[in-house]
Amino acid sequence: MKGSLVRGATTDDARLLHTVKPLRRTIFNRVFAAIYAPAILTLIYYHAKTLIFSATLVSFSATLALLFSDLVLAFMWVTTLTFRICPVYRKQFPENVEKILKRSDFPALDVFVCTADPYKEPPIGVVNTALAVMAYDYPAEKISVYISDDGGSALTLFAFMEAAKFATHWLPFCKKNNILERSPESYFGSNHPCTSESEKIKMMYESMKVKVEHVLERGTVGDQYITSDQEREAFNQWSSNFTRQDHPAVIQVLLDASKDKDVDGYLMPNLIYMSREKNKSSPHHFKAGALNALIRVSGSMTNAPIVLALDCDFRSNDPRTPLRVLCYLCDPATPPNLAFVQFPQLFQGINTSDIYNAEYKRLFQINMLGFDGVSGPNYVGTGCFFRRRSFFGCPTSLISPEIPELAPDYVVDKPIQSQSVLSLAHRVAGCNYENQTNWGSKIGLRYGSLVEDYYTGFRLHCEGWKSVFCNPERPAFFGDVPTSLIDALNQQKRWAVGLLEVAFSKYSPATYGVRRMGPLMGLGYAQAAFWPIWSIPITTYAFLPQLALLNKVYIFPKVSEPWFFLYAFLFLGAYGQDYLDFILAGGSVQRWWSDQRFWIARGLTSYFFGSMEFFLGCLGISASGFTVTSKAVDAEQSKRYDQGIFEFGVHSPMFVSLTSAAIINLIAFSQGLVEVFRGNNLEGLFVQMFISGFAVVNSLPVYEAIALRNDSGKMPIKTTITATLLAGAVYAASSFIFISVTWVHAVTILLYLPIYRSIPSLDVLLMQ
Ligand SMILES: O=c1ccn([C@@H]2O[C@H](COP(=O)(O)OP(=O)(O)O[C@H]3O[C@H](CO)[C@@H](O)[C@H](O)[C@H]3O)[C@@H](O)[C@H]2O)c(=O)[nH]1
Ligand SMILES: [Mn+2]
Repeated sequence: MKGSLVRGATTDDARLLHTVKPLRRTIFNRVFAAIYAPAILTLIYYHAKTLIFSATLVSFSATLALLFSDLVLAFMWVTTLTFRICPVYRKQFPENVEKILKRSDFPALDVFVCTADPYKEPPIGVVNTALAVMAYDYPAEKISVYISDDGGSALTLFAFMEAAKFATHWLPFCKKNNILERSPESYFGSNHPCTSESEKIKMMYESMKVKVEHVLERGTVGDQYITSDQEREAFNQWSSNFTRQDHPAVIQVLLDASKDKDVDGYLMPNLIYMSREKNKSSPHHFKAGALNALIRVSGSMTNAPIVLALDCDFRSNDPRTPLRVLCYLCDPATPPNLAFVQFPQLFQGINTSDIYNAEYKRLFQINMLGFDGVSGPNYVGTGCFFRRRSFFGCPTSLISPEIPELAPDYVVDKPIQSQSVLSLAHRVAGCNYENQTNWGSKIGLRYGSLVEDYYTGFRLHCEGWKSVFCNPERPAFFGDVPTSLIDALNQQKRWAVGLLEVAFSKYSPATYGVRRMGPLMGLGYAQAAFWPIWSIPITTYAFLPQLALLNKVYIFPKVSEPWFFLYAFLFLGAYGQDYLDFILAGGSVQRWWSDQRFWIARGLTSYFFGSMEFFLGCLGISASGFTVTSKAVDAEQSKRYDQGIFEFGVHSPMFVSLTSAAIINLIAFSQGLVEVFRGNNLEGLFVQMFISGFAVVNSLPVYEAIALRNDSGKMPIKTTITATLLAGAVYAASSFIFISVTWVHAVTILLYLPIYRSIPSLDVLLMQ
């Protein structure tokens, strides 16, 4: 957006809507990249040379593994350039919006809230998310909130019926008192003024919550809770053969903006519950399918030009957020190819050191600024305001949907509860509606990846759309994080599978992406797509140097060699810059430490198992689905989480690989210490000692979970035993390889000594 750049830089116009400026660290980043790049090339040269002059098979294989790992790291480093070359930050001036646009002219806004399972995503939480957006500081009758319930649960519908009643009190209360936290849970959980009015509302909220939770506990909506024939009729749709995978579409208008009023007599927003039709023989495409159904159902009912996509746990923290979006979408200087305005994913309830790296600062904050300096941030699934038009083909040529009523410029001129509107809504929520249409391929959210957000944003950028990153000082939204290790790893495994689905498709960012968007955007997207291959260098560095150390084989340069300094520079440079990025983005040292630790842990678990799952999927052996992350909290577990204690508790193959790595590193490090005390080859084993020592420090929570804990989150004994056996097997296999190769080598030496001596060897392998 060149126009705004000029305006932002040169005027302090009272009608200014937004500015954009480059980040100061850009110059440093560029200079550092210019120094770091040759160092990487030198390392590759070093490996190549070592490889060619390898005197032994062990040396050859070890060098090959290191070369391959370092090539992967080098590729990933290149992709980070996108985020470092021209990062920008933006500011908006929402207070100026009304100077250029009357409130009555504000565009309508359709909000989508997705939920999929009342037990993993407690309905009261979903209700809080919806209430906060219904209470936006925006003309109420222009807002329509659509709840998509992929769990097909009467319990969720019940919660929203209650929410609709409560909202008629809550909305006027928020507006009169100018409240900032408009989700009741956050408001009553914060330090709020206690007036008789607020106490009254609090009681209402609590009583609603008790009802909703009680119904959830019972698993059914009891008769005593049904207050009208209309409600009874709605619940009657849950007939005896209604299951979550097989049921007709349910669409229920709970509040109608054309006639429902709050207790002060002002109009309410629309509130619509929708559960799309499902049956076992038609694919439903998980969240992407849900969002496409939402685009169509909302299209048939209100068809607002702006669409906000939210996950059920993503609560608004600032009622003026839509005004910030209007700063872009209603600025006459904004080019028509702006598709979406993305807010960062920020979270509440993360523990001090963020043990599971749930904050994802790099993905959700740092990288976004880098993308924003090129074509804009990627879509991250929630907290994103779209222009509805962007779902229908590239900016210059509209792809018309199969029926004119769904076209982005169609004006709905009938009441949302009219027979014709409701029957169209049911039709477009049908599970076979998309057959032989462009939905999922050219229109709406794109199918084919479990990370539908990443994939759709990528495809939109490829089509020539742009986006903007909006990161106001007061966070616009807060989400929930997984609070158990297995949930965090499973979430990352799902992402890994989804990312590989894109990386190895014909739309791979590295090829198609680079061609369509140029190298910067293409490579930036490629970084995420190829995340799972991080498990190659991480696994290699977690096992190879240690196994070699245990077998008294030294595979890195000695401290006295100049090559050692290259290694030191590369390691310290990468870690140092990473640290700097993190701290400059407001991170703490503790969280940075967790961030790097969890990156390693993911490499050994989620990325590794995700890759396996993906490749088995390609062979048709397994199929991956969208396992929803639990947002429900277990009191004891959440107490441990708050104290920063890792939650194992259940047996999982992912814990086995993690624990095996921890064990091997501990043993290798101890063995190294013994060597050091004996005074053997200090210089030669330094790098390997350093790597295993570093891993040992990172693995402290694992040792603690194995040996020092007694709570239900400790390492299950089955996992410890399996991991120990695995570590033993790996060690035995490595010794066998190292020794047999040494034998072969020894024999070779004897036979070919004269020839052998004439080959110059740079390596220290087996030469002690
Ligand atoms: O079949 C499904 C599965 C999930 N969801 C919804 O999708 C959202 C995200 O699910 P969650 O389990 O919270 O996944 P996360 O990994 O935490 O979500 C991140 O990653 C997802 C892609 O994997 C994106 O869709 C999300 O927006 C992004 O926050 C939730 O609101 C779910 O209700 C559905 O509507 N239908
Ligand atoms: Mn989530």
